[in-house]
Amino acid sequence: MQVVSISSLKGGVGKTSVTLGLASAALAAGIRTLVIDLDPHADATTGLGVRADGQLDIGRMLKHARKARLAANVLPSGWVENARADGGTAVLDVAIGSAFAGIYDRPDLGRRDLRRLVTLLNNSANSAGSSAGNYQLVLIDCPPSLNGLTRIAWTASNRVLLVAEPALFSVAGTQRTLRALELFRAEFAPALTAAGIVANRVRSGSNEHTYRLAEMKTMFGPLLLSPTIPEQANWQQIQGAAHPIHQWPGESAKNASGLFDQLLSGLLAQGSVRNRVRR
Ligand SMILES: Nc1ncnc2c1ncn2[C@@H]1O[C@H](COP(=O)(O)OP(=O)(O)OP(=O)(O)O)[C@@H](O)[C@H]1O
Repeated sequence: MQVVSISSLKGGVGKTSVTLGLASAALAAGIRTLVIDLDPHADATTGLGVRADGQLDIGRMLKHARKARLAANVLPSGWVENARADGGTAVLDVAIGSAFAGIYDRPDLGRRDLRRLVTLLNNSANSAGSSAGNYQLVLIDCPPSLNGLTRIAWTASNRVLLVAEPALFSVAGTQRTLRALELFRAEFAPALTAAGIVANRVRSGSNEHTYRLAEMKTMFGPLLLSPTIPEQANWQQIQGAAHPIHQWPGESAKNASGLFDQLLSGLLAQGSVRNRVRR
């Protein structure tokens, strides 16, 4: 099972959009996937068309990590209907976000608390007859800070995928996030690696974006992933319909789906040898 946190300490750069794009690519590829919405704003939950019906949200599952059963509380994404109707075998489940993640928002959690998601995933994998143990991929949409929830996500992950815009504050923030990741890894999660940096909202005709992308290449080297994701004029409108990007109409959506297919296969192909994080 690959567990990937999608992170940035800066908000609004496209973490949720990249999570949803990768989830859509995973669904199209028939990869059994769980999306964990750890951002209390719960945008991934909204974008996946999920509504709770008595299930525990992820904040409560973390609170009762030893006893909570992931399988009993994840919801099939509204997207799955379509995949099943197409005869696909893919499954996309969602552990829904929580508006009040309570104490897990704190930056100073102890080691035991940091392992709550590890416990939850392990219990689910070990419980007899549980389908939750069969996920091939877990994508965690993290909050835009280094709070307790992000640290819980990183502790449970093999890899952290960073999202950035080719803009001054975002590039500087990405450098800081990489440093934080390096420190976190040294102290808490020696096996954790950086999966790379996805540049999102790239405007091809913009001199500023061209300059910042070149700067990112110099700064981050191979950690800057290819392809980049372009700015899409109708992105918000289409996201509002809560459909996987692979089912969006139009040429630009088709192109974007192809980009997420490439990003996903690169992510899955990455060996664990990679990634001394560069400062
Ligand atoms: N490639 C893109 N083209 C156009 N709009 C985009 C693109 N990526 C993201 N957006 C839009 O930018 C806004 C922020 O994106 P998103 O919610 O994915 O960012 P985030 O990093 O998860 O935000 P937060 O920090 O609030 O969790 C959304 O309205 C989204 O629709």
